[in-house]
Amino acid sequence: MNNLLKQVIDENKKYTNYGQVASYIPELKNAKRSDLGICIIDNNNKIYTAGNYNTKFTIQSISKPIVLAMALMDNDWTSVFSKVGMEPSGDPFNSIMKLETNDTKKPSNPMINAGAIVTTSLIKGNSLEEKEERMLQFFRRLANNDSIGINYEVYKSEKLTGDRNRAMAYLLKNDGFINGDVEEILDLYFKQCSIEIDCVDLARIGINLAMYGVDIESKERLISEKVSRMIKTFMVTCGMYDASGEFAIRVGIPAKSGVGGGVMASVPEKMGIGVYGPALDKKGNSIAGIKVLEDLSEKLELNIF
Ligand SMILES: NC(=O)CC[C@H](N)C(=O)O
Repeated sequence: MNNLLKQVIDENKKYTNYGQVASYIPELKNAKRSDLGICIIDNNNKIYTAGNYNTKFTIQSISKPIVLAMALMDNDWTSVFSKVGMEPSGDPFNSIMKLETNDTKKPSNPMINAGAIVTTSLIKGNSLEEKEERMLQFFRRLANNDSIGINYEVYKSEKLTGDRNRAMAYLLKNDGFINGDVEEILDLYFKQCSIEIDCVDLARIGINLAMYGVDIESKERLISEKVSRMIKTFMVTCGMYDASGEFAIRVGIPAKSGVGGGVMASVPEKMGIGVYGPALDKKGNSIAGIKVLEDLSEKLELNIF
């Protein structure tokens, strides 16, 4: 398997020349566009790696399904879905448009920024610090890595430049979808996006979702079966934003991307996959990362459909 992964990385390295490293969050520009790495953790807890699998990067939107899981564990589902929908938007991840044009004005789903800001606002805790700590702990347990923390340079960079998210959040408050201090909610959102991980962490989260929320090593239940199914379904329908349909057809695996260049994929009952390649297409998805997943899906027959 390690040889196969090396081969897939080598064959797809050429695609790191295409697209752009994200720059709208200035700090993300520092990523090395030629990096390409992968980690797979299978259902026997065997770990396979190739390329730049231990390069650290920020999780960005891959945090969204995980924070959704927390929001669903912290609140009753009816109240969560009264504030955020279950439908793909077909719009870019940072689109604000449907917050005006949707009948209900409700964000379409929790995988786009507007919906994710809602789920972040639903995390329980008596103070911002407590919410941040709970969130970090949840990520650490899911990835089985206590050293996971926040990249404060990226966090500051995003907080300083995140006015589109700020605009969205104020609109969401105006329309009753979030309550409380908007700047505090955004602070937590920017922090969750700035959590630093590598491909191994993503693969571990992916296998734990693939095993319906039971940790592959400790056998401890971290997420309920129902929530883990729901998370993977959102990943299929909305995980790659307005490229989710094409990804489902070409790759056929529940997956979530982030503008840091990561993609987390979860093949039910089989494996978790973490991929990193920071050069992105126009929709904000890793070009080489998607190619790697497409190849692997074919070679290992991972398509779930
Ligand atoms: N697609 C993404 O990864 C977007 C996350 C990023 N932190 C943002 O809010 O814009």
